[in-house]
Amino acid sequence: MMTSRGPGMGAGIRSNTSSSDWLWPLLKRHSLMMLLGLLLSLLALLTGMGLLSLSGWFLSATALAGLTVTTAQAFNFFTPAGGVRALSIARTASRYGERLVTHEATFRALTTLRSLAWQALLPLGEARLGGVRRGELLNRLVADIDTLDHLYLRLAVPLLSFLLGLLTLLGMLAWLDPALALILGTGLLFSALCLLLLTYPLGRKAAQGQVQGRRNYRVALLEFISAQGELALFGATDRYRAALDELELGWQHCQRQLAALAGLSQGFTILLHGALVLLILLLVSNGVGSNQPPGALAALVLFVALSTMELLSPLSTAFAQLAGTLEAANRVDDLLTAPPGVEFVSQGPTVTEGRIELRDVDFAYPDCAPVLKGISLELAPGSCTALIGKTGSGKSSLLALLTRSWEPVHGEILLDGLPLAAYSEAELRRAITVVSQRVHVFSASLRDNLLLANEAATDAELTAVLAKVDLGHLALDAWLGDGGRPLSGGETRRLGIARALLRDSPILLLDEPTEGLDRHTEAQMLRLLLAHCRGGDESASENQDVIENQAGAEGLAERSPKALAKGECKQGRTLLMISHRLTAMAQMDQICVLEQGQIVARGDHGQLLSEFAPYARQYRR
Ligand SMILES: Nc1ncnc2c1ncn2[C@@H]1O[C@H](COP(=O)(O)OP(=O)(O)OP(=O)(O)O)[C@@H](O)[C@H]1O
Repeated sequence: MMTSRGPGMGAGIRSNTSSSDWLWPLLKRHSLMMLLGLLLSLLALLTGMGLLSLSGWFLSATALAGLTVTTAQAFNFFTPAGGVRALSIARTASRYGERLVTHEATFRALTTLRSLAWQALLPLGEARLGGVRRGELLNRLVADIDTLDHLYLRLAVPLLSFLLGLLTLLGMLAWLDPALALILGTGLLFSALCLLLLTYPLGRKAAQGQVQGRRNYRVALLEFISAQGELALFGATDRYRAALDELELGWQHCQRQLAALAGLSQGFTILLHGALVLLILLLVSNGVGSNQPPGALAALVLFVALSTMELLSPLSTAFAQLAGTLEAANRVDDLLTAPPGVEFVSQGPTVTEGRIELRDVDFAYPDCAPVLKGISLELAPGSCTALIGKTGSGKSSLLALLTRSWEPVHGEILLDGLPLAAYSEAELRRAITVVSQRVHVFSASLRDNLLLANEAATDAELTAVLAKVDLGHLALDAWLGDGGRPLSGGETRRLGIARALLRDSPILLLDEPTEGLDRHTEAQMLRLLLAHCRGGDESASENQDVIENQAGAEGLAERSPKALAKGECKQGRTLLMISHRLTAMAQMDQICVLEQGQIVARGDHGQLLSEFAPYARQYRR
């Protein structure tokens, strides 16, 4: 069965599969363009070397031909001159084409890689990414992926061009003088090996340091920018800025080391190559193949040897960057091959009733003590349940299990009689609406912020919902979030509630939906949400009175059944509400009290008032 990936157990991004999972498909997808780029690069190298060699030979041959009138008249100037012109045009064109195609191939590969990274990242969700800092993610998505342009552009192309160029060149030279070809080939391979042995170990620390330094700096910078207010209030800006400067200096130090190494390896390349050219000069003076004295052929071979610098030169940069590129590849690899903690089936049944059942559920975060122990709970379709308990007792964790953000360690959770795992992610998200503690306001218009919940909603529906949550004073076109109108804490909560009211799902999970609201607004919002679940008239004022009265007065248990018979819920949506406060408890079909991960009391409002003293005490406080 096909599966999609979701958030799961284990904090942070960790990989346990191989990079071939993404690297080969990526190469395959852009293989034609990459191959064309490689061929053009090879052509540019060969035509460049051909141009230098032919020009050298042409000048020498012309000089030699000019020694006597007969040879001067017999010498064919036109063909080599035409060859030089053709090669120079071909060189310019192929170099231009090579730059165009290799960069295009790189950008396309990076685009694919970035979308693969998003595909891998999005389903990981809060749970798996909980241990990863935001700047770190940004770094992986942007900087590390960008560093991978070295992989093809500055590593694969120069290396393959070197090998193929060398083979072609030696094949041609061997036709003139096999011994010379062998010596030149061995010399070039030896030089390349020396470069690798010099630059890779020397540059490894600096290259890795550069990649990590950039990561650390970006992470710290992002934190520094987003914590500006806090830093200013506590007078810690200078201290944090100094730490940031220190990180930057460390990063720059690695960059300087790499630049110095690049200079050193270039110098070393010139030295090795110069020695090789000298050796060839000595050898060709004794003749080239059967041509003794070699005449203009000596110049040809010498210029061939000189032109091989074009093959060697890009290798020094490639090897110096090798360690950094591999480091970035490893980090991208970790992201792309992070093992799925929760598997979602791609197709499954539809949630119709909204019946939820937890059977003996235990849960613990990775490497942490148990958070939930032996939870058994049944939420009948259309029923309203409140989960109350002290902070840290595990209420939000229980909601996270219902949305499959995490999996229970033991026990099972059934939805409409089937395990949660039977449902596709899309169906689960459709069936469950969550109003979480933190409501994210997007940098977008109020309309877009609402359409997130229901993209088919009309402006009239949006305006009506806004009026219900007391945000009617805001225009739908008002720009919210960064660079826009900031919402107060209470307004943000009400925006979250408005989103929930726009959704038509059989289950509603509320995590402290009214935290931070005043009593009157809290009562009003709960009335809306309860009426939404019940499918009744959300503006019924009698119910509002009841809930408002409950917020602080005694005697609610007697009044509430009159206003809102619990059985009414049964026709509507299943509601599970987490709360610290005991507002609207009389409207709940059941109330569960959670303490240190265990349900220590359950019943309706009346039962708990009379049978569970801590509840009664808290209620009357
Ligand atoms: N991602 C996590 N990794 C490790 N421990 C966690 C994680 N999330 C929560 N916890 C821990 O699990 C315990 C229960 O947390 P939870 O958020 O479920 O409690 P809560 O009852 O909802 O608290 P509150 O009312 O303050 O929101 C706490 O001790 C908390 O520190």
